[in-house]
Amino acid sequence: MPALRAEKICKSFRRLFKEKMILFDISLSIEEGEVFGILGPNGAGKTTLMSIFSTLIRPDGGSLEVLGRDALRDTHAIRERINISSGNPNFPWSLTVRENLRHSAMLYGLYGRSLYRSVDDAISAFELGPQSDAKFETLSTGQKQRVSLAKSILNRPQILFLDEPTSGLDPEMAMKTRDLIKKIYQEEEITVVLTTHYMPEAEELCDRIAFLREGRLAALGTPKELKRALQIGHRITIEYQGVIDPVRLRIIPGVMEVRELSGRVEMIFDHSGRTFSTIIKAFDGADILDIEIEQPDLEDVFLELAR
Ligand SMILES: Nc1ncnc2c1ncn2[C@@H]1O[C@H](COP(=O)(O)OP(=O)(O)OP(=O)(O)O)[C@@H](O)[C@H]1O
Repeated sequence: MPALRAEKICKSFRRLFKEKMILFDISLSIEEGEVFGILGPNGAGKTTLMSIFSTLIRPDGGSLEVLGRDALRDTHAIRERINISSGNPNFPWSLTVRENLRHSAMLYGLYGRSLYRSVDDAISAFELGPQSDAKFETLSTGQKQRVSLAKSILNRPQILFLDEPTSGLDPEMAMKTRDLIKKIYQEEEITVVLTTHYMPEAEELCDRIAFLREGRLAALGTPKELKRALQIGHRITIEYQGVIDPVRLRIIPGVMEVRELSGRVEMIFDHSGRTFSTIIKAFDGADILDIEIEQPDLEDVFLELAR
């Protein structure tokens, strides 16, 4: 059974007297234990889709099953078993971190010892000990983000929805947060659905990625599959001394682009075949001084899909 199954999800918002379609027929499944990324340019509909998946807003059309239940009918039962951390955390500002977390834990039906234990665990997991008695309003943006993440694990959810989980965090805390997300899903075997604008984060965390563009599902697959499907090649830079014939490089099957600079050639090529050795052979009349190969990354996929 998939953790989440969406079939032809549509959503529009009314602004003044105009109806604007935001999501068009989104169909996808998210498997149990998977870390699933929703990526796309600003305004593509990521947060709206995440809000629908986490039952915060209702779609206009389509069907949605979360943890085997109908998300439009069994909302309450689903909400007990999921949690969400918003990229824009908003908690009662005059309560302390601990009071806020206790309050949230109570809303999830925790009480007594298990409530205190869950709150303590969440505080230590996100290193909020020094701030635990500080009022929410006095926290930095990154600390507020960590309160939101701490809140999201209080009920030991089966699906964790994370909207921009590391935005506003400094690089060290962002890295710690990613490690913690990994630890949580590895130890608890939960499903994580996240949005991010930071491609190395998506590459590091996500098993599969859905790429949204203008409300439509533009691509879906593992980072590797997306790179292959888009034929985003490796970049190779070869420094050499001597004479080469650039035409020999251009006609090699799998070579997509050749740029000649003095004593240096830059090429984009498909790494799947025997292209690499054929490229090297084309330099047989020269001395190769240096070779640098860069693999394509998700940033390249993003730029290609967002075009
Ligand atoms: N409650 C709302 N009422 C009207 N329009 C809305 C509402 N919520 C979102 N929108 C519009 O829906 C579109 C998609 O917004 P959404 O926040 O889902 O995009 P996003 O991909 O998450 O963007 P970003 O990367 O900037 O966070 C935008 O044009 C936004 O203005």
